[in-house]
Amino acid sequence: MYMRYFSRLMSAMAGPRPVVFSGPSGAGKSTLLKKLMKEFNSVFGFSVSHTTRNPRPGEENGKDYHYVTREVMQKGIDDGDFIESAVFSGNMYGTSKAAVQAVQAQNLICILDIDMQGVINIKKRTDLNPIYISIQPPSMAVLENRLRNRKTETEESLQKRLNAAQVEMEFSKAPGTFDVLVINDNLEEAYVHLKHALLEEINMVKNVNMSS
Ligand SMILES: Nc1ncnc2c1ncn2[C@@H]1O[C@H](COP(=O)(O)OP(=O)(O)OP(=O)(O)O)[C@@H](O)[C@H]1O
Ligand SMILES: Nc1nc2c(ncn2[C@@H]2O[C@H](COP(=O)(O)O)[C@@H](O)[C@H]2O)c(=O)[nH]1
Repeated sequence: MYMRYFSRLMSAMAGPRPVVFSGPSGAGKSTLLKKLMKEFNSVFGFSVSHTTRNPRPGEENGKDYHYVTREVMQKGIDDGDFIESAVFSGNMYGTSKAAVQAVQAQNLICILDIDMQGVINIKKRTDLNPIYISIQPPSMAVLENRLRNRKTETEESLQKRLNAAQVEMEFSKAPGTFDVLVINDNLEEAYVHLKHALLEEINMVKNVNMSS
């Protein structure tokens, strides 16, 4: 009893554990994390990544991504400003130290939306100690449909994303890679599964923030 209380107190003092969302492009990571952030807006904060890809209609600089040139991104990487970075489907993506710190400074659970290379690099090279969540589609056929219906890709970039998805889906099967695996078939069911998996962390942040 005392040990449990003590370990909870220690983790509350260290700040909440970040949460990594990964999984194939089109699996529904953004859809699910946006739902979570809407319901628990005083609990979660999004780590805004940098990317060299062009903004999609409706996306906002500084909110969805920091949209930068390859030169700016490469300089940031060379200067050690990023905790991880990767090339995905021909574009550069990366999580800056500042993006994570901005969320952690508010004592919120920091959400990272990153690809498989990011997961590997965070595990190898950081002491971030996040909860790793894999969002998976029910099948490749459903994934392809969702990506096509999203209408954000050219045929070429769609094929690149589908190829990467095969690898990401295999990667997620390796035992111990992810703490939670969510199959996003029915959106509401997937959301309930996700929320349930994070309930303890959510309540911990709520309690700490209420008492401060
Ligand atoms: N359970 C679901 N049922 C039907 N459509 C869904 C479901 N979840 C997400 N979608 C739709 O599928 C598309 C892809 O979802 P989303 O953009 O959230 O994927 P993602 O994993 O964030 O992709 P990316 O990695 O490319 O950013 C979107 O158009 C979204 O509205
Ligand atoms: N390793 C990283 N991957 C990232 C980061 N930000 C986003 N991503 C991943 O890229 C793909 C494509 O994203 P999209 O917005 O162009 O559809 C997707 O799998 C994201 O999870 C990052 O900072 N690092």
